[in-house]
Amino acid sequence: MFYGIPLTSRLLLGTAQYPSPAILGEAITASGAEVITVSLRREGAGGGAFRELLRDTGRRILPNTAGCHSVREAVTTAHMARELFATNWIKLEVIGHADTLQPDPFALVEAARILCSEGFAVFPYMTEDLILAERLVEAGCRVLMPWGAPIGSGQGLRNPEGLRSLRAHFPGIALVIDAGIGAPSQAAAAMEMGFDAVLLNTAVAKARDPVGMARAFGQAVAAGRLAHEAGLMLRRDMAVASTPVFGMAELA
Ligand SMILES: CC(=O)[C@@H](O)[C@H](O)COP(=O)(O)O
Repeated sequence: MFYGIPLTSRLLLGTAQYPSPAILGEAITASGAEVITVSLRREGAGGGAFRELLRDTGRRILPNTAGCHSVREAVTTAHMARELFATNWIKLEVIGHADTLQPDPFALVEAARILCSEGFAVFPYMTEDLILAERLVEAGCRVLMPWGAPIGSGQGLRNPEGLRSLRAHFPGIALVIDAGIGAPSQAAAAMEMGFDAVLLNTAVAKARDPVGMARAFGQAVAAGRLAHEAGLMLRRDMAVASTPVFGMAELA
């Protein structure tokens, strides 16, 4: 549930870098994703035809401010997104570092404050820092999107302990792992840890078979969630025999 909207699928899919619009459409269908994200800059390049294609998928669109490096740029882009896609949802990215595409936490909080006060439902792309998370919640965010690893890196969950801690500290906030996921097993691991959803793009768009990979991610996210709900066993340092020994036949 994001900002009061219930969803069945816990996979959110990016729409950039696919080999063709047709493959993008098929991948969205195969993934089962109900929310797709689009960059306004990408949209600007693709124009109205791309926007039509996204609308035709019937999915809920989460516009994003990818490529923005300042509060002003991000806020202006969010305003454009609200008009173009007729939604108050915005995935807020304010990039602070060119090499790692790490978000700028200070600008992120400032932009989030402005957009929340204007009635946007803000999905901030952030690092897993606890204090940053607190500030974003104070600003009005009810969904947080901590990174798994730098965008496009495919490194998976680089700081699992930090992410676990974030999950434990914000039980009432929807937490979505966003970026850096390279394999379905990594998405499943995030879901097993209790995250509410996963957002990814590159691992599907750049797969040899994006449609097959989209299906694999959809199933992995669902399996990870099922496992979380079913309750994973505790890890132990020592072996514990899983076969009972009572009533065994005497062989001597
Ligand atoms: C599509 C989008 O919003 C990206 O900014 C997002 O963070 C995905 O990252 P990956 O491409 O690493 O999955």
